[in-house]
Amino acid sequence: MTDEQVWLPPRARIFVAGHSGLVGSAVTRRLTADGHEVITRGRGELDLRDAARTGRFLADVRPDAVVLAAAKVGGIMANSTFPVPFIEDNLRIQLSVIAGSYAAGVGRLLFLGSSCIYPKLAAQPIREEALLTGPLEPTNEAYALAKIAGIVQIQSYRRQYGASYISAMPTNLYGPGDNFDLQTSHVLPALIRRFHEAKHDGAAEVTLWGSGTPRREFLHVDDLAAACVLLLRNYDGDAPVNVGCGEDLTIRELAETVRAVVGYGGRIAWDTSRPDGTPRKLLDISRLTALGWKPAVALREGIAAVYADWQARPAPK
Ligand SMILES: NC(=O)C1=CN([C@@H]2O[C@H](COP(=O)(O)OP(=O)(O)OC[C@H]3O[C@@H](n4cnc5c(N)ncnc54)[C@H](OP(=O)(O)O)[C@@H]3O)[C@@H](O)[C@H]2O)C=CC1
Ligand SMILES: C[C@H]1O[C@H](OP(=O)(O)OP(=O)(O)OC[C@H]2O[C@@H](n3cnc4c(=O)[nH]c(N)nc43)[C@H](O)[C@@H]2O)[C@@H](O)[C@@H](O)C1=O
Repeated sequence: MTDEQVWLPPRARIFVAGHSGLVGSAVTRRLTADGHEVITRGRGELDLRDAARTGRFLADVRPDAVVLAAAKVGGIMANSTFPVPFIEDNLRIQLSVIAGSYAAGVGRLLFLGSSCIYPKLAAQPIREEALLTGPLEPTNEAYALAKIAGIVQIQSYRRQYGASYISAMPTNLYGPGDNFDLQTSHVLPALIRRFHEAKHDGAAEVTLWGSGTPRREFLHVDDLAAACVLLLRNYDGDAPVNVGCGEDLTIRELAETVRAVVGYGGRIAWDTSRPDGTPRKLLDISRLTALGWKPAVALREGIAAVYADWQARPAPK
């Protein structure tokens, strides 16, 4: 990279919206390790759905950059059973933070979307150009539409005002501090918890959701954080950038891996009355790898580290 391509100054003051979450905490760790000053506000102090208060906060603090990692997030059942906050909270947070950042003179902003923005039957691996080329997966349509609106909002600020605002589209993520609530979590922490509890209880069988045939790609959140910082420094394009590890596996294969890591010897059953969701969403990551990024955490080792981290948590399981 040449100096001209660096879009983030050293020791920048960066507001990480959603710093307590899976992604925000990893981005905070990475930015802090790189010598930046990370500015945070808890939800109790600043509800980012409140545009007026968010705008005042940003105008007062005037960070050099903003990472928008605050969102209403959840797994397949949460998305499909209570979609209202997935569309409304996310639209409101995006409006508050992106418009408030521009009004406050923030020069750099990274918005985090999700791989679920792409059509359900997009050609694999999914290139960024597939956006808005077909119908969405119904189980997370509300969330996906809010994320698509965020991408278009970012592109609009670029086109109308020349703002250096960018978007990244991560695949399914996992890492320390994830949500392990069985009703609202994503699949990977849910499987760790289900197998752990079955092993502890001596249960003969664990029942998982769906058919086990959907394919998913899993990226450790520390690898995502490295990609976010690279994009903040070196990317200033109109198009969103996919962030994945380049490989996927079936949910059944994931379950076998998690079962082995946890050391559970019982059977796995599948509850096909539960939704499978999108059949496959492997991302084409050539736009990101062209910038010099590659993932560092292997899935099995990453799962083992997350399992150890979860067991060490003080909160009751
Ligand atoms: N997890 C995943 O697998 C994936 C995540 N992403 C994207 O990454 C981003 C971060 O996700 P992730 O870290 O997993 O989500 P988490 O649920 O772990 O964290 C969400 C963060 O947003 C904050 N937040 C939510 N609502 C508000 C609000 N109204 N006001 C202030 N803060 C709020 C939460 O605060 P609090 O702690 O107080 O609730 C928390 O800090 C999201 O944009 C998501 O779409 C994309 C692809 C996959
Ligand atoms: C990140 C991404 O996350 C969501 O999409 P998803 O990938 O479908 O989500 P998921 O992790 O919840 O499930 C993945 C697969 O796993 C199966 N599965 C089996 N057993 C359990 C189980 O026990 N829990 C869960 N959650 N899933 C299970 C489940 O049936 C499905 O086939 C979206 O909300 C979307 O908005 C989004 O962005």
